[in-house]
Amino acid sequence: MGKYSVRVATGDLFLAGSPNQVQLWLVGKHGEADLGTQLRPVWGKEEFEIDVPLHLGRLLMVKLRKHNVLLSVDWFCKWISVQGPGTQGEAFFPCYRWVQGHRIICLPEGTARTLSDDPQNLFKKYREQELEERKKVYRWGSWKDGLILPIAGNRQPDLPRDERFLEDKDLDFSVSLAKALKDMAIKGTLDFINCVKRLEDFKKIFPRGKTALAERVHDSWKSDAFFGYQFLNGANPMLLRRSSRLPARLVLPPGMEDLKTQLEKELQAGSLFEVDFSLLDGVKPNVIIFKPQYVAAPLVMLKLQPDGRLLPMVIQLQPPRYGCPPPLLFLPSDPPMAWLLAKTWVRSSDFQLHQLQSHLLRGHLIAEVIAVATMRSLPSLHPIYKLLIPHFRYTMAINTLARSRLVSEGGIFDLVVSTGSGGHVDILQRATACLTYRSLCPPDDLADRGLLGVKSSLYGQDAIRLWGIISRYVEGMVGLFYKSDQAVKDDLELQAWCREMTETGLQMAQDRGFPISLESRAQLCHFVTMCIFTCTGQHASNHLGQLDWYSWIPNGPCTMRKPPPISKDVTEKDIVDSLPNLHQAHMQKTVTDFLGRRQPVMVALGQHEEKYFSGPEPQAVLRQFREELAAMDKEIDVRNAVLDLPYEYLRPSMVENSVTI
Ligand SMILES: CCCCC/C=C\C[C@@H](/C=C/C=C\C/C=C\CCCC(=O)O)OO
Ligand SMILES: [Fe+2]
Repeated sequence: MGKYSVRVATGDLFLAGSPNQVQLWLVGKHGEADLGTQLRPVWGKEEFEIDVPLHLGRLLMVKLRKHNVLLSVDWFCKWISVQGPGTQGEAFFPCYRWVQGHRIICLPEGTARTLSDDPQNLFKKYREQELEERKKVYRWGSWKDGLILPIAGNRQPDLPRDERFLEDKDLDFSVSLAKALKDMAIKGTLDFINCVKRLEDFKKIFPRGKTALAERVHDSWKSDAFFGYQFLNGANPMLLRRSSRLPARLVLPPGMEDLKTQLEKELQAGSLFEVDFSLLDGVKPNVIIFKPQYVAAPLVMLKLQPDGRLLPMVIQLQPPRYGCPPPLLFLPSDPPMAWLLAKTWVRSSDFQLHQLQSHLLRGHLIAEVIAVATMRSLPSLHPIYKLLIPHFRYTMAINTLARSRLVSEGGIFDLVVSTGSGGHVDILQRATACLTYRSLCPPDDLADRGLLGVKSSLYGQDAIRLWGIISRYVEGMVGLFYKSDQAVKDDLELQAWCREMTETGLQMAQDRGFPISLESRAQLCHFVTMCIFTCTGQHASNHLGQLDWYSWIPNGPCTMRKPPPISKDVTEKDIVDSLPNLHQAHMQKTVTDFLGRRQPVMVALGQHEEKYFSGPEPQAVLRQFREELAAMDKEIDVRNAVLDLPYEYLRPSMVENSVTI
C-alpha cells in the first residue's frame, strides 16, 4: 500500500486523444487496485497521484478501459509509467496502439519475457488471451493463387486500426498522390496529341526536380559501361550472377566463333557474368487500348574488367525455340541503333522483374508475411515481438494500396505496363515458386551469385555490412533472453511463429530452405536477421533506385510497343516506336516520382522512438546498434564522396525502418 504516481502518454498526433474517460487498474503480484476513472486523455501526457490502501507487490501490468458515454473516440496510448511501492524506480508499460471500444486492455510491464521467463505463469493467461484476440484481428487473406499470403482486407478501413497510416503519413500520401495525379491530368491531356519523334523528346516529361543521378542517366544511358553498372548497383541489383558455364540457351550461330572464344576466355578467368530473364519467357503481354504490347526474356552476358567496369558482350533477346533457327545475337559491334534497341529491351525486361520480383515480392510482400505471422503468433511480451514490431510500421497499409491500385484489375500495371492484365500475376507466381530462403540473406545470396568480394558491387559490400550490423543487434538481443539452444527449442511460441511464417504465410516454403522450426540460437538469429533485413535493407535497395534510374523513360521502359527486333536494320524511329508512348511514359513518370520521392514522414533504420523493451540491457544493445549504423553511414558518405556514381540505397540514414512506400 502507499502513494502511486501515474503518468499516461497520448500519441503526438492531432487526432490521438479522446474525450472519453479512462479507468485504470494496477495489477501487482499480490493484488489489484481499481484507480477509478481518473483519466480523460485528450492530449499529451497526464499525471496524477493516488493512494492505494492495498499491498500490491511487484507491479505486473496496468489494465485500462475506455468509457464511452455518448460517443466512443479511439485513443492512441503510447505508454503508461508508474512510480510507487513495488515498482523498483519506474515501472514502464508500453502500448503504442489504439484503444478502441469498451473492452479492458492489459498492458504488461515492459520487461521482455518468454514463457520460460515466467515460471509462476503470472502472464500465461494474458499471453493466451492476447494471441486469441490477435488471431481474430490479424487474419490471413488471399490475393491470387500461388502467391504468399497477404493480410485480409481490400482497403485501408478493412485493416486493423493499428496498421493504418497515422494522420501525418495519410496526409502526405494523399496530398502528394492527388498532386501527382492532378499534374498528370493537366499535362497529360496533350499526351494523346503530342508524340515522341526522337529519343530526346522524352525530355518533355523528364522531371524538373530530378536527382543528379537521374541527370546522369539521361546523359549516359546509351553507354555500355552505364548499362552494365546498373546490374551491379542500379535499381535492381538482384539478378546479376557469375557464370559457372556458358548458358545452355546461348546458342551461337555459325560465324560467332570469335565471340565463343571471348566468352570462354572470360569464363576461365572467372570474369564472365550473366543476367537471365528466362522467368519472363512465355508471359502473356498486355493489350493497352486495343494495342498489343510486347514482352521478351533476354539473356545478357557481361565481362568484369580489371578496372571494375561490367561490360556487355552479347544480348540474346529471346531463348531458342525448338525447330526454329537460333535467335539473333546482338553485339556491341553491331550498328549503334540495333545495339541500343537490344539494350533497351533488356532495360524494359529488367523493369518488369525488378518491380515484381525484387521490389514487390521480395520486399513488400515478404515483409507483410513476417508482420502478419508475428502479430498472430507472438505476444507483445515476447522479446522477438519487441525486436521486430518497429519494422512492420505501415507495411500492411502500403501493400493493401499496392494491391488495390497498382497490380489490381484496372490498376497501373494494366494501364501502362507490358506485363499488366495478368502477366504480372504470372510473373509473381513464377517468382514465388523459385523464392528461396538463401536469396533473402545477402551472405548466402551474394555467395550463390558469385558477387562476394566483387569491389564494384557496392550493393554487395553495403548489403553484407548492413546484414552484419543487424545480425550483431539480433544476437545481442537474443543473447539476453535465450541462454542455450534448448531454450530456443523449448519456446513453443517461437516455434509456432516460425511454422506460421513458413507453412502458412509463405505457403509451404520449407522445400525452398525456409525453416519450420528453430533448433538453435544461431538459427534463430539468422532467421530474425533475415526478417529485419527484408523489412529494411532489402526493400530500400530495391525501392530507392526508382527515381534515379526510371525517370529517364528509355532507361526503364514500363512497356514496349513493338516486338523485339529480328534484324539489325534499326533506326531511331524503330526505338521510339518501341518505347512507351507519351501517355504511358507520363504515367510511369508520375508513379515513379510518387513512389520514388524521398519520404518526409520517415523513420530511419534503428531510429524508432518506441520503447518496447524495459531494462538497461536491451537499451544498451539498441544503443550499440545505432552506433554501428551511424559509423556505416559516415563511412558510406566518405566513400561516395570520391565515387563518380555514389551508391546510397543501403545507407542507414536512407533505409526506412519498415516498408512504408
Ligand atoms: C510502376 C511502378 C510499380 C511499382 C510496384 C512495386 C512495388 C509496390 C510499390 C508500392 C506501391 C503502393 C501503393 C501505390 C499507390 C498508388 C499508386 C499511384 C498511382 C495511382 O493510383 O494512380 O512499392 O513502392
Ligand atoms: Fe516500395
